[in-house]
Amino acid sequence: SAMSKEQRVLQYVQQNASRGDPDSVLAAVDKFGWETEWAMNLGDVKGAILDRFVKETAPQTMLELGTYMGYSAIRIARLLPETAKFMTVEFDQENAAVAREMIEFAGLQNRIIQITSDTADVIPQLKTKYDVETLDMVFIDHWKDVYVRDIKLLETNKLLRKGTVVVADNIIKPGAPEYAEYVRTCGKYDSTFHESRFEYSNDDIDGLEKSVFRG
Ligand SMILES: Nc1ncnc2c1ncn2CCCCCNC(=O)c1cc(-c2ccc(F)cc2)cc(O)c1O
Ligand SMILES: [Mg+2]
Repeated sequence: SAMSKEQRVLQYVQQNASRGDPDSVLAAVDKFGWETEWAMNLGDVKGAILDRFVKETAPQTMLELGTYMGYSAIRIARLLPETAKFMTVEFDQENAAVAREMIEFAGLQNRIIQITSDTADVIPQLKTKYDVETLDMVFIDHWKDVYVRDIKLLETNKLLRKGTVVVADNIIKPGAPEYAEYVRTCGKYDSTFHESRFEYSNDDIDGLEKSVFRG
């Protein structure tokens, strides 16, 4: 059967990037996104902002909600030390399979724990099944209408501690208004909005929300 868009991106990476070189994988995905087919990766422009947050935070324990094809997982993992524990969660089986191959091509399979499941099922298991005490950093990039559900799950499961950094994509496009409202007004976070550009677009505005848990 015909290849999915995500499989076409993976094939382009396998034919144009260097195995074991994460930066060449990111560059190939971005070139494909700019020049051939748009895809909902974080992309290079917002990616540079996330890079800065990851470098500043230097997390030993990191969680990503929404792997998609693995672009931001590779982006994050390439900046983490071997000792870091980084889990990424995706419930779409086809995309998770593409992500697994993309992550292996980048040579980062030993630095990323890839979980194919619904975040609602995984978050309550992180302490018991994944031996997590608390999270140093979280990147939220799955369905926009479940961002609030999941940050509340992180709170009630005692996975956040004073200073945990929570970054969320797509605050403007497609938008996560309930999430932005929650983190900015609930009193539990110091939250800042970082305006940027929508992935693979010169015109559309988007941005990341960075919310530091007050503990
Ligand atoms: N509860 C769960 N647990 C695990 N995985 C889960 C889940 N729930 C879902 N998923 C699987 C993630 C699905 C990808 C989520 N991302 C998005 O939906 C997304 C969409 C756009 C977009 C914007 C304008 C448009 F016109 C069209 C698309 C841009 C982005 O940057 C995006 O991140
Ligand atoms: Mg996104």
